[in-house]
Amino acid sequence: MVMLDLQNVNFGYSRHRKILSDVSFSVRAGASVGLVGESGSGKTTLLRLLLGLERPTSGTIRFGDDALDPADGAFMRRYRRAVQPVFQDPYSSLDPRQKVLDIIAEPLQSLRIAGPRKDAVAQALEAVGLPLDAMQRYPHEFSGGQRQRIAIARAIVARPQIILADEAVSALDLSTRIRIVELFKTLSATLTLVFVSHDLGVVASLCEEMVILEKGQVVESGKTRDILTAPQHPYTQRLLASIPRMPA
Ligand SMILES: Nc1ncnc2c1ncn2[C@@H]1O[C@H](COP(=O)(O)OP(=O)(O)OP(=O)(O)O)[C@@H](O)[C@H]1O
Repeated sequence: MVMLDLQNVNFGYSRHRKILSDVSFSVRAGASVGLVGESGSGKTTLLRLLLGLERPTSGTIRFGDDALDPADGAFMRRYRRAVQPVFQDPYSSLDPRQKVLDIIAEPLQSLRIAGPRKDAVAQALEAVGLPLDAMQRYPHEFSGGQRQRIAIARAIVARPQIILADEAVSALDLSTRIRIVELFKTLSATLTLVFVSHDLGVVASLCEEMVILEKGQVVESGKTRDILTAPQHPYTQRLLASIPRMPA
């Protein structure tokens, strides 16, 4: 079953400059898909479109059978429940004045999901490998990696179908990055994951499929294994050559 489907999506922040050109790809339910490209290739912009924060200038984005329409309140409520983001910076993405309990429970509140919120937060904390007493503490008491676990707990607390992660491990040091990639890998067993990164190595170790973006255009997409063993496009070949050592 196709969960997200993009057909000939075009977008520019202004009429004079196109940022995304004819972007088409789909994400199957349960898949883990990496969106890879260098800085400025349009990855974050594409994710903003997928979150409904921007609208394509032309082309369509579908969620299941429905067109993603940011102006359709009923659809967006359903969509926000199904699709949750994780952002790059675990320092700025968590409100320093709120306890971890309130931070993680925020989607339950904004999506008006009934039920015991402490239980849901406890389950989310367990899923990301943090102790239950984290609930009563504040973000500044945690390391960067632990903060990213808190952000991931917030993303999964409402049991979404899809996680959209934007450079979610890029701000972390190498050993923490490896552990958070492992966490995403565990979560991707039960979720659909769209993982945006400039780091082909990280995406190769995490995602079964990839979409390679160059200057707002998809230059190659398909199974990670196929792309790594036989990259077709010169841009992909250059990206691959820039990885110091291929991941296992
Ligand atoms: N709000 C905005 N208004 C105008 N132009 C923007 C805006 N946001 C991004 N851009 C431009 O769109 C292009 C693509 O940016 P985007 O952030 O989507 O790329 P990216 O691949 O995510 O890069 P990075 O990894 O550096 O964030 C860039 O040229 C950028 O300057």
